Amino acid sequence: MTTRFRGITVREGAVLRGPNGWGEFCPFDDYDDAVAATWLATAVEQCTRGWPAPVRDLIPINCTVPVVDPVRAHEIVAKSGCGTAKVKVADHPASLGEDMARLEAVRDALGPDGRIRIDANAVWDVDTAVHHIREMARAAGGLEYVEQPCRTIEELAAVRRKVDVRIAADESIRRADNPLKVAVAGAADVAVIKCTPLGGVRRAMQVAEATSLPVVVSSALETSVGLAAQLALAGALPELDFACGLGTLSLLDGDIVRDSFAVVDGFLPVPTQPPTPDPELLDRYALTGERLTWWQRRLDRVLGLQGRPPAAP
Ligand SMILES: O=C(O)CCC(=O)C1=CC=C[C@@H](O)[C@@H]1C(=O)O
Ligand SMILES: [Mg+2]
Repeated sequence: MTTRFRGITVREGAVLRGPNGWGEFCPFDDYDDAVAATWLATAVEQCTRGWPAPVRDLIPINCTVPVVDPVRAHEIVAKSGCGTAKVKVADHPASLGEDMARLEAVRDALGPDGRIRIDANAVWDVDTAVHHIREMARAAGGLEYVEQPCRTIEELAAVRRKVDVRIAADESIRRADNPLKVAVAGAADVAVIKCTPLGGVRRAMQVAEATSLPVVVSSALETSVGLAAQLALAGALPELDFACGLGTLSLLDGDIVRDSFAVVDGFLPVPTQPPTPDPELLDRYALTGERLTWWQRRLDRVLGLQGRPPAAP
């Protein structure tokens, strides 16, 4: 990683080759094997079947601003070319002042017409959320939405009744058994959908439809190989009203394909085929020793859960 994000500084994963090309299996270390099984399904869909046909060629992208100082935040937004910025906030309990300074810098870089959304990753209680959202909306000069301010659907619904900023559900969807519950509870205005943890493009499209909410497709910090599936999802959804959180290759200090997806004027293209990793880059980033064994064992356990034989070494 170029910057610590989601508490990690190194991103690991495996790529699998099938009759339709390559797929990426990259569950975070803290996810158990049962959760990792849906991540594998995404990779298997990509490398065996491919994706549904797209209805658009270009996807509007938000730039992603990690927990960085205001000067760096300004730089990230200014050089991104994006009209929408997603800003990470609430990194620690006393972060309000830092978050507001970051948001002021982002507004300055974006100009008055840009859209700013924030992501609190489920850390606030209802009262803190209401207070912090109001303060941050002031510092940002308006917020497009707040992603997952609290953990539970009930808390999201309570916050939503008290603030006049839209609420987006992320963790509530990607970790929920029943994504429909989010809409039913009146807990959110926007659904953040990530096909990588949800089991593939087709399954993510079903989840998107079930929520009956406008959708933002967002990344799980994949390389270009895994990001291709997310772009295919954004390309295939019948409606796409918001910029998507797929500009995250800039958070990685390398890629495993030569022609990385590059954000141009705030847009990424929709691929029709999975990209092919470059052998030299695969070599450069290859895991060895303990980490290689860890991934081989994890892949074999998850394959076992699905009744499949172990992967070839
Ligand atoms: O949406 C974006 O702009 C970037 C993606 C992003 O924020 C995330 C990617 C991967 C893990 C998550 O913690 C995080 C998120 O919460 O949305
Ligand atoms: Mg999120």
